[in-house]
Amino acid sequence: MTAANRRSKNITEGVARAPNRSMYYGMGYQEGDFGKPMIGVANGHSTITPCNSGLQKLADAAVIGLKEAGANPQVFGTPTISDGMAMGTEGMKYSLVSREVIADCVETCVGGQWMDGVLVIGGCDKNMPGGLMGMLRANVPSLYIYGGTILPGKYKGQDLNIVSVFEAVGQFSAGKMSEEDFCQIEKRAIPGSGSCGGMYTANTMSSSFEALGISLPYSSTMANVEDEVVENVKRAAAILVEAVKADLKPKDIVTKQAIENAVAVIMATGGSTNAVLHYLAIAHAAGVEWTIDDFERVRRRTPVLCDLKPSGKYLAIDLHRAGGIPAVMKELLKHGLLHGDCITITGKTVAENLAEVPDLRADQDVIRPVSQPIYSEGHLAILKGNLSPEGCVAKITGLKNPVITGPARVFDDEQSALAAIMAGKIQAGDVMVLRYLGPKGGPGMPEMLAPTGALIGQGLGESVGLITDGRFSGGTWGMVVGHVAPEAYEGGTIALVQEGDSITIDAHQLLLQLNVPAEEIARRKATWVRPAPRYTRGVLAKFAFNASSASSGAVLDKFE
Ligand SMILES: CC(C)(O)[C@@H](O)C(=O)O
Ligand SMILES: [Mg+2]
Repeated sequence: MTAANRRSKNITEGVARAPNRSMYYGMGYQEGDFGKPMIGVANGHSTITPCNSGLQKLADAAVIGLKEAGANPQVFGTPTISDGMAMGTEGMKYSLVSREVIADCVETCVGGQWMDGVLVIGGCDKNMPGGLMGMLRANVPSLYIYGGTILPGKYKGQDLNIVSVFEAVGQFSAGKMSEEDFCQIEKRAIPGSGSCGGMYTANTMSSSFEALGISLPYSSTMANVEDEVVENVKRAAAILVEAVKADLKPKDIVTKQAIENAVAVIMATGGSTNAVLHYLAIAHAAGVEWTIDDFERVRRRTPVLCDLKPSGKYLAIDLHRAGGIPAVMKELLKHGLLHGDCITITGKTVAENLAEVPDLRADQDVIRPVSQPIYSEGHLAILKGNLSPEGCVAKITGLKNPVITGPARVFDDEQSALAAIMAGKIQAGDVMVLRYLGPKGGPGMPEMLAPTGALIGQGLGESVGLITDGRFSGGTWGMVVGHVAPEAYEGGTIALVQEGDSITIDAHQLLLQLNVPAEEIARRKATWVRPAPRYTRGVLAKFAFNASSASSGAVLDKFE
C-alpha cells in the first residue's frame, strides 16, 4: 500500500521543501508529523445563521478525532448564505452563488495544499452540494459531516419551524391570524441551532448523502444540539483515515448507481426540488452521465414513504427517531429499489451497511412500508411542453387536483409578485409567472418561498398555479413549477408570456404549456429583446455570465 501521505509528501518531502516544512514547524508540527496524512477540515461554522452556528463543536471534534487516528488536521473555512434570512430580498441571488464559492473553497484548499483527504462540515442547504462538488473536483478521500437538523419551536401545542413563519405572513396579511399569534410564531419558530427542520433542502441533501454513501449511516437526521452529532464526527474521522489509507475516493463512491440511490431516497422522503438542480451539478462534478430525464426514471419506480413536511406531518427529527435514513433505505433495498452493491465511505457496500438495521418499527407512522406508501410514485416530476422544452421541476403529489389551466399573471421580479399576493390581487385559478429569475437572469435562481409561503397562508396553495425560471425552497409546496428552462433571459418561451394568456400545468401528463398558437409565439420571439444584465461586475455578474441552464444544474464549469 502506498503511504497515506501520498499527496502531502509533494509539499513536505525532500531538500527543496525545507521552506515548506518551516511553515509547518511554525504551527507546532514535529519531524514525525510529516509522514502522517494531512487531512482538511472544511469548517462551515458561522454565526450568520442557526443552520451553521452549531458547527464549531464538530470542527473541534474532527481535529481531535483526526489526531487520535494518526492524521494531521488542517482547518479552513467555508462561507455560507442563509436562505432563511436572504429570502425575499436581493440577497437571495447570492444563495446558489454560495454553492459555487463553497465548492471552490474546498477544491482550492485541498488542491493548493496537497491534502490527503478532507472532512467537509456544513449546515445550510448549499453547504452540502457545494461541499460535495468540491470533494469530487479534488477527488481525494472525503467524508461529508452534516451539522444536524434543528428541533421544533413550540406554540399553542403546535410544532413550528421557519416555514411556519413564511406561511404566517400570508395568514396574517389575509386577516386570518391575530397579531399576537403572528408575533409569537416569529419569536418561537427557531429555538436554537440546526438546519431548517422539515424535509427541506438541507435535510434533503444530507439524507441523500447517506444514500450516496458519502456520509455515515444515521448521521443525516441527527439534531445539532444532541451529543450524538459529536460522536458521529469522531467515528467519521477514524473512518476517513482508513479511507485515505485505502485511497477510496469520492469518484469511486459517487457513481451513476449511487446517484440513483440518492434520488430514490429523495423521492421516498418527499425531498426538495432543489435536489434536482444540485444532483445535476454533483453528477457533473463526478463526471457521471446524468440528465434531467434520469430523475423521471427513478421517480416512476420509487414510492413516497415518509410523511414529512412541507406537505406532510413530521419533521426530520421525527424521521430520525423512527429509524432514520437507514430504515428508509432498508425498506427500499428489500424491494429492489436501491443498488445494494455500491461502495460507501465506510469501505462497505450499501447492503453491508444496512445488514444490521432493523425492519420498520410498528410503533411509528413517519416511515411507511413499500406495501402501503403515501404515494405509489415519487413526487418530483420533470414537466415538459412548449413553455419548458428543456424541462422543469414540479412537486406533483399532495395536491387535490394537480391540473390547472388559467390566466397568466406575469411578474418580472419576485417582490412585485409578493406585493400582489399580499394586496389580495391574486385569485384562485390564476397562474402566476415569475420570470427573469433564472441562473443568468436573476441572476442566481433565487428561491420563491416568500410568494409560495404567502399563497399557502392565504389558502391559495392548491388553487393558484405558479411557474418560474427561479427555484423554490424545500419548504415550498402547492401548484408550483420551477427551474423552467430555457430561462426568460435566454429568450425561453416563459419570456414571451403576456398577462392573461392561458397556461396549463398538468401533472398527470407532465405538461407545462402556453396555450397560444405557435405562430403567435414565433412572432413574439422575433421582437423579444434581451434586457440589460442586472449586474455587470462582481460575483453575480460572473455567475450570470458562466452559469449553464437549470436543466444542466446551473454549473459554472460546463465548457464542453
Ligand atoms: C429556508 C429554507 C427552508 O431552508 C430553504 O432554504 C430551503 O431550501 O429549504
Ligand atoms: Mg434553500
